[in-house]
Amino acid sequence: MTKPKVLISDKMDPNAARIFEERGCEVDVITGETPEELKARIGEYHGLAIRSSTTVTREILDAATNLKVIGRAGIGVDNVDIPYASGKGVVVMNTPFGNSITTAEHAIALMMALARQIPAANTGTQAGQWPKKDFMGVEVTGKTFGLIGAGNIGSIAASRAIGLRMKVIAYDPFLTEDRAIEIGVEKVDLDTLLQRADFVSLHTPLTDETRNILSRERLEGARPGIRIINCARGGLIDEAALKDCLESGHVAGAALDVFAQEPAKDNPLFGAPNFICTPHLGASTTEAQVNVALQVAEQLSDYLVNGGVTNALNMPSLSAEEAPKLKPYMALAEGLGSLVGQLAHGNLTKISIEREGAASELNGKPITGAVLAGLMRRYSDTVNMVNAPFLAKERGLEVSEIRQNRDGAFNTLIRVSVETDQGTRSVAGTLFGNEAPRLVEIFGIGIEAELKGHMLYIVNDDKPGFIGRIGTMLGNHGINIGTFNLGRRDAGGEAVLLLSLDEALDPAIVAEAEALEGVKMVKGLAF
Ligand SMILES: NC(=O)C1=CN([C@@H]2O[C@H](COP(=O)(O)OP(=O)(O)OC[C@H]3O[C@@H](n4cnc5c(N)ncnc54)[C@H](O)[C@@H]3O)[C@@H](O)[C@H]2O)C=CC1
Ligand SMILES: O=C(O)CCC(=O)C(=O)O
Repeated sequence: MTKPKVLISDKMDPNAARIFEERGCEVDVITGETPEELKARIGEYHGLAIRSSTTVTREILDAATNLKVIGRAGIGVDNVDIPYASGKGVVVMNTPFGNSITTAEHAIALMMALARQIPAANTGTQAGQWPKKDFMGVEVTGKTFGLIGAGNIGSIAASRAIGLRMKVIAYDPFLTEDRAIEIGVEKVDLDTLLQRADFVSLHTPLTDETRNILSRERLEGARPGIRIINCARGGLIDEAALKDCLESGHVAGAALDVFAQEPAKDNPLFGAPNFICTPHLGASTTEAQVNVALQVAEQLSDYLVNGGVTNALNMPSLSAEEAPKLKPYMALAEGLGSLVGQLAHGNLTKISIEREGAASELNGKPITGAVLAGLMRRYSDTVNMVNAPFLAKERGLEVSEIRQNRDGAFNTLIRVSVETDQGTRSVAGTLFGNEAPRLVEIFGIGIEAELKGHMLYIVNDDKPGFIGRIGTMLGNHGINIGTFNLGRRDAGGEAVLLLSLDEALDPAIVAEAEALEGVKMVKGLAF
């Protein structure tokens, strides 16, 4: 088997390349390329590991014809077009915890630097000015630290601020009262926070909701003398308004690690009074960079080599331990989804995925993803587990999962039922010996078949002589039958035949089969 190829396109701790190689991937480290250079190169890679310098645009994704996964060695993924990547079936992962302590520490460092004007004092001192009288700081003890965003980094920053004997208040619409108590913060609304805080520290992702969250109006309406720290993302603050507020003294100081445009070369804030900044150094410690490099390499190689999914932003998780166990189930699920997708007529409105016996104990999300991937292939050849749920949602398909741990005829079973405007259709399958996927029921008729390669599905009257007729007809065309699977509702009633063939059937042969006596329906299938 050829090894998956990974490109590391941003500066990253060398441990990343080592882990990729140890885990069976080929890796190239090529950093600092222009978007055009990356676009020309990306087609040969299955994995892409980035930090914040690489922007993964639609153009890059269109050129990435073999790409399966993008891994961000860090947290913020605003440099990746995730909806477009999802549509292309590319998994996007990040490393949500590896640099959170480091980034929270940077926010606290910037707060202290602001409180005591350390950067300016340092510059003046080293210039021989001994500027002692120019710098009068403020204590942080007893002051109020206002968090905007109390997730991983925000809550670590809160714990450090509490350690400095500060009162911590937080605005985060998703923060529960219980969690607020647990992390020792008081939950408030944004206006209250801006009225009460002495220091405000931002820790939200950049989204449509958070963009410009510190707008001109909010900055001008904030408590006079407030100090602002942003170690999250540029774009959260109106930079021009912040400059005006620093110049008027309404905002007493601001410390920014991140800018709307990076690298920031001639930002309007440069040179503003009481303004300090760092060049997106929030995550830049040895410890954090080793953490995120190791994690991203482990996650990407797990996915490319074993199918394990960790910290994906557009796909359910599947641990490397679970992946081998789930693999035959996912093959079964995809086969059942594909079968029902090829056979159901009309507009799909609902799908239900039922797991019985041992299957009911498993992580259901990947199984559902696999069923949908099989099913959605009726609409597009480029569907996989990543984009299938999005495609299903786009088409308004209602998806439900049912777990039954009752004892049935099989110790493990997956049943897929779809509803269309023409009725409900259901197929079911099991694993033989815990590993071999088998169809065991089609539209209420018991049958046993492997769903593989080219197949021919026939519904016919259960009358003597039919099997001979179909065998002879295929033989006359030189078509070899691999397996012959039979099922019937009751003797003399409706019967089904599922044949595996060595090649796809010409539509003319399908039409000939349709004309055979006793045939009700014929359909060529492909898995
Ligand atoms: N400067 C740097 O080098 C680094 C920056 N970051 C940035 O920090 C951000 C936060 O990271 P984490 O704490 O790990 O993320 P997280 O996902 O754990 O926390 C984000 C918090 O923001 C909250 N939030 C979402 N929408 C909000 C809104 N409209 N108003 C207020 N709060 C809202 C969420 O509920 C969540 O609690 C990342 O998205 C990334 O952009 C992360 C690492 C390093
Ligand atoms: O990789 C970096 O240096 C930046 C980290 C960051 O911004 C993030 O993890 O969101």
